[in-house]
Amino acid sequence: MALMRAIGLMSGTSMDGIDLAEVTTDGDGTVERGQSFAVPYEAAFRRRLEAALDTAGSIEARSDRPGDLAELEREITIRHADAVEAFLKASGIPREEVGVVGFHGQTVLHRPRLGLTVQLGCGQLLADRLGIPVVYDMRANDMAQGGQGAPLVPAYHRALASSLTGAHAAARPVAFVNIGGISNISYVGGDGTLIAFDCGPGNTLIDQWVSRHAGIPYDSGGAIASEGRVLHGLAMRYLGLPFFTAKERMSLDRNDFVLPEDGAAGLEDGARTLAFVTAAAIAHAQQHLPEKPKLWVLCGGGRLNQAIVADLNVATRHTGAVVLAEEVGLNGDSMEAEAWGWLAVRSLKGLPLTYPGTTGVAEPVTGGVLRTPRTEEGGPAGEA
Ligand SMILES: Nc1ncnc2c1ncn2[C@@H]1O[C@H](COP(=O)(O)OP(=O)(O)OP(=O)(O)O)[C@@H](O)[C@H]1O
Ligand SMILES: CC(=O)N[C@H]1[C@@H]2OC[C@@H](O2)[C@@H](O)[C@@H]1O[C@H](C)C(=O)O
Repeated sequence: MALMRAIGLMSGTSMDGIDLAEVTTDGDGTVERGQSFAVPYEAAFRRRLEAALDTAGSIEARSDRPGDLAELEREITIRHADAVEAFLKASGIPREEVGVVGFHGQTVLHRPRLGLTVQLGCGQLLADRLGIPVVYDMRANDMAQGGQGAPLVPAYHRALASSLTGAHAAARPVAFVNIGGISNISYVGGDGTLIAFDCGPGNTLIDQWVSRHAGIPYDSGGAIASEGRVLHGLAMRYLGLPFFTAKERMSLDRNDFVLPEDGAAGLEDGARTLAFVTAAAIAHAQQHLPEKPKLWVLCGGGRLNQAIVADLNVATRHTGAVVLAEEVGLNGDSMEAEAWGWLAVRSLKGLPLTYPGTTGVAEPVTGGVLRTPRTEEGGPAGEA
């Protein structure tokens, strides 16, 4: 297939905003990364999304929209449409050159044991408003086929592995670690073996901790953590959880890890300890890999928390090098959004999005739902 220009949209578990990225690709080994953009959510909207996690707890069927979730889904979609409009304007990318938009939506519930995953976002409304085809709901088919429904970015990580630059670029195995709200790891072996799974809390506990105790959304640079010390008893309360001791890997929901109670630590020690837990959870992932990675490529906002990076350096110092995505020629902020554009093109081609080594499906599985803009006959554009 000829190359297609796609825009990927990611609003992840950190709930900090919408990441957008342009990628021109065949949905396979050819990936030309383009411009990227971000639209942050204001604090009040972030709080609405956090409240939606509680409301979503009562969902039993994936089409259920209890409480205000239907209204919120519409608002999330419109915000994504506005974000794409702003990106098109800022980047100069002509709308008619965009073949597809890959739309993640906002995860409000993820219960792999029940085969239930819910991302708020209406593909048809987005397609109608943009006048561009949209591929969305990319996790559903994987789950219907017995997979964990996450992570989905690993296949993109493998596609990127051969494009790494810099001193360590040829090192294999290489692990890509996305430190978002939740952390996930993709292991690419020298022979292309792909193994991936969620490895623990990323920034979600740190964000909630500093929000609760200092009224700020995140620990910028890990500055608060740098003033604290690791409370090993508290850390072990997390690292001893069944998620870490179980043989089987499960994909995670943001609510799977609960914030320490108020008296458990002071602000700084709490931030330091939770950063340690994040790094230890990533290092622990090695126990589920055939070989220790020689190179660790960090992506996602948590790569900017120096306490996490320092702890991961200590944990891997005898076996591998830890670098930020930028040090090997990649963009650690836009990688997931790029992946959603790449996956959308893959979906159009009918190629697998997930594999036995990534979500535990028995066979490689395709996914995604295509919605094309409705014409005059099909219904008025802009209406849900
Ligand atoms: N300068 C910084 N210093 C420390 N942490 C940061 C910084 N910038 C962002 N972060 C952290 O990164 C988070 C956002 O990361 P990212 O956008 O990769 O997550 P996400 O995509 O929402 O989550 P997920 O990958 O789990 O879906 C913020 O909530 C914050 O905790
Ligand atoms: C259900 C869901 O939204 N999972 C997210 C979450 O955030 C990180 C981790 O948990 C990963 O499994 C996944 O996102 C990335 C983008 C993925 O699917 O690869």
